Amino acid sequence: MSDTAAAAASLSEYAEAAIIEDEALIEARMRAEELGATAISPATGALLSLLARVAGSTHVVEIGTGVGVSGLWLLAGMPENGVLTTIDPEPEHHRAARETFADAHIGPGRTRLINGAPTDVLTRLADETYDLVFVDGAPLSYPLFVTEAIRILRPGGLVVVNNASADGTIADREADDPRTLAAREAASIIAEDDRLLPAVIPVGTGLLAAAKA
Ligand SMILES: C[S@@+](CC[C@H](N)C(=O)[O-])C[C@H]1O[C@@H](n2cnc3c(N)ncnc32)[C@H](O)[C@@H]1O
Repeated sequence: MSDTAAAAASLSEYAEAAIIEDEALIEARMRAEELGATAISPATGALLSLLARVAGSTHVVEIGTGVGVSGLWLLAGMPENGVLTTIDPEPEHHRAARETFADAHIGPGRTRLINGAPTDVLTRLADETYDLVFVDGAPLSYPLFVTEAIRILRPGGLVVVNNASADGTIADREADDPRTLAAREAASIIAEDDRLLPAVIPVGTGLLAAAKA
């Protein structure tokens, strides 16, 4: 490993270790492991909370609930009257997410869990309404998710894409598997939209965030 790569690895280790999660998050991570719903890393969660707070996010959409780890982090950055709409096709994941939100004493009015295919559900959400859209669902659908996220974001809102690196393969010029191609296409959709101000943030497996003008 080069000195630069070693420094980046140790910085990333530090960023993750610096975040202390509470009981509800620790329990949720155990549920995520049992169900195989890979959750965002602690440092990714802390950054999501920060972005939700900075964007004044009252109305948030999440694509890919999992068992609710990212949902808890998003809610932590939202005001008390904020509502998280979170979509997942797996009923078992939503059952687990309900437990996660109950454990964390999140009132039922603060979450709207929509069990269904995000590709169908998203098209029913109104244009220019949401403050923040977090994309963490099926990687092959990222281009469609990002297109819909941009449509439903209000001006000034944020789209945040998790695992934007496709588990690190995006930087490999030789990689042309469907997941990498989908991640590249999603990144291009964001890069080519003049209304968006994007940045890649090297936390977890990479976040791609963009603010809409
Ligand atoms: C990586 S996990 C989400 C983890 C969650 N965001 C967290 O950090 O706690 C991906 C989720 O996407 C869901 N999923 C599967 N197929 C999907 C699809 N076609 N569209 C959207 N989500 C899908 C899975 O059921 C799973 O719960």
